Amino acid sequence: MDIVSVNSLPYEDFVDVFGNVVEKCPIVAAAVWSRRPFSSLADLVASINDFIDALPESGKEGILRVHPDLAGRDLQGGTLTPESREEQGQAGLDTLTTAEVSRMARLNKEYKDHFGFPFVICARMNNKAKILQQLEKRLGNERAHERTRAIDEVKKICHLRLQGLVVPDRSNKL
Ligand SMILES: NC(=O)NC1=NC(=O)NC1=O
Repeated sequence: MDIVSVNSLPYEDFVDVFGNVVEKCPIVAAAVWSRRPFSSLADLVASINDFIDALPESGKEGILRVHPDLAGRDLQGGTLTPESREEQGQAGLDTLTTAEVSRMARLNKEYKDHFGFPFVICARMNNKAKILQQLEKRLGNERAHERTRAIDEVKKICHLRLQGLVVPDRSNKL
C-alpha cells in the first residue's frame, strides 16, 4: 500500500491494517489516524513514535507488558500473533534446545521480577545469542533507562512492521 492509500483509509480499516504494528496495542493506530494525511512512511513512523513518547511512564510500561516473552509460553503454545511468530522464528527462537529455553525462561523471569515489565528486543535485528547477551546485559540497567531502552526496541519492531505494510515513498525518487 502506498501513502496515498494509507491516507484514504477510514479509521476502521486503518486500525485493521496497522492495529498490530505495536504489539497488541491497536489504540496506537486508532490514535494516530487523526494525524493523517501522512506525507510519507517516515511521517507515519514519526507520528507513532511521537504518540508513544508522549505517554506517561505507566503507558509506556503498559505497552511493554503486552509483549509476549521471547521463546516463552506463547511461542511454545502457538498463541503468538503472526508478526511475533515470524519475528521470533527468524531469530531462531523456535529452535532452542531445552537448556536454552530454560535459560531464557529464567532470565526473562529475573528481568520481569526486577523491572515489572518483560524484556523486549527487536528480534529481527538480533539472533538468539545476541538476545541472550542483551538480556543479561540490560538486567543491570537502572529502571528509567531500561524503560527507555525497551521502548526504543518497540519502535524498531514497529518500524519494521510498517515497512512490510507501506511501500517506500516514491515521491523522493528521481
Ligand atoms: N519480548 C519481545 O521482545 N518480543 C518480541 N520481540 C520481537 O521482535 N517480536 C516479539 O514478539
